[in-house]
Amino acid sequence: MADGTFAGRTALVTGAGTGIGRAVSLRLLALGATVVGVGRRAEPLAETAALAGTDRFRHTSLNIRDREAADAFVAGLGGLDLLVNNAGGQFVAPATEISRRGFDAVVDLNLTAQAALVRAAYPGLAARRGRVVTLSLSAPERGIAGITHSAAARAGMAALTASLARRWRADGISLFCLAPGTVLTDGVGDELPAEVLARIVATTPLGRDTTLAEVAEWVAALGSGVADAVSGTLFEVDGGSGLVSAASLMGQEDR
Ligand SMILES: CCCCCCC/C=C/C(=O)SCCNC(=O)CCNC(=O)[C@H](O)C(C)(C)COP(=O)(O)OP(=O)(O)OC[C@H]1O[C@@H](n2cnc3c(N)ncnc32)[C@H](O)[C@@H]1OP(=O)(O)O
Ligand SMILES: NC(=O)C1=CN([C@@H]2O[C@H](COP(=O)(O)OP(=O)(O)OC[C@H]3O[C@@H](n4cnc5c(N)ncnc54)[C@H](OP(=O)(O)O)[C@@H]3O)[C@@H](O)[C@H]2O)C=CC1
Repeated sequence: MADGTFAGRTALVTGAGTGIGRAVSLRLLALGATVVGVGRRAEPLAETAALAGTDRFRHTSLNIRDREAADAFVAGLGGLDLLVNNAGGQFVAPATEISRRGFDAVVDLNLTAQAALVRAAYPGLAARRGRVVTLSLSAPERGIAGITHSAAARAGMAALTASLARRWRADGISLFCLAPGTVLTDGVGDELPAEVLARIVATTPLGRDTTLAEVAEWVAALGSGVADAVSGTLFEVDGGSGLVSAASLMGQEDR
């Protein structure tokens, strides 16, 4: 991406204090954007701000699952060129061991809250003919044993993205999902033991992880408009891992 691509543009990045959200924020800032970063914890956001070293990074503590607070916050932003729906995640458990509250929490974070953010951002996006990039998982519609709740939620978000892409095209808004392979962030390290992560990476057809820099560049590219001949698509930037059965990656029976 050329320097200054995002000059004069404003992006909202959720989960901007860690991992992918931080890398995306720093890349957009380097390309000239003003970035509004949110997350629940103030400390990681402040660390991103220190790394950014520019007052074009503004940050606020916000739980995207707090619908009223999220709606009010997004409405207060005004015009928006890019929403990066990155805050998300799950826990690994066999389907039969996921409680009702556990299922609801993961669906709320990865579908309901993300969808509500997109809805809240609509007036601001329409004012700027903006774009939405939602972080997803590889091939959620084909199923991911071990994280059935998250696969269901991400498939829902992919369907919402495609549905809105048809309707909101009239407003000049493009929406995409981006599914990285394994990105070696602290977050994924907390979620999966090192040996499981190593096995997942080893069985990826390209035999490697997806780097933070690659994910950040893809988000920037989709957000910049270079992909505006496309809308509503889920891009798998995953070394082919979506082609491999998640059950075999887990090496366990899921019930
Ligand atoms: C499987 C093979 C392929 C793997 C590829 C994976 C690639 C993906 C990588 C990533 O996504 S990296 C991101 C990493 N970060 C995270 O995932 C963290 C996200 N987690 C959260 O944000 C939260 O933990 C949550 C999942 C949204 C839950 O938040 P909440 O505060 O609402 O939870 P609680 O109130 O603590 O619990 C609610 C409910 O959930 C049950 N639960 C929580 N953790 C587990 C667990 N590990 N196992 C089973 N159940 C769990 C908890 O017990 C509560 O239910 P009840 O007990 O009250 O019934
Ligand atoms: N790493 C990987 O291999 C892959 C990751 N992904 C997806 O990419 C995204 C980022 O992952 P990654 O950077 O690795 O993981 P992290 O756990 O580092 O990132 C999650 C971020 O979301 C924020 N967040 C979580 N819940 C909320 C909430 N309710 N409200 C506001 N912010 C919230 C967290 O901040 P805080 O706790 O302060 O709220 C954190 O900054 C996730 O959606 C993940 O599922 C997809 C495929 C692979």
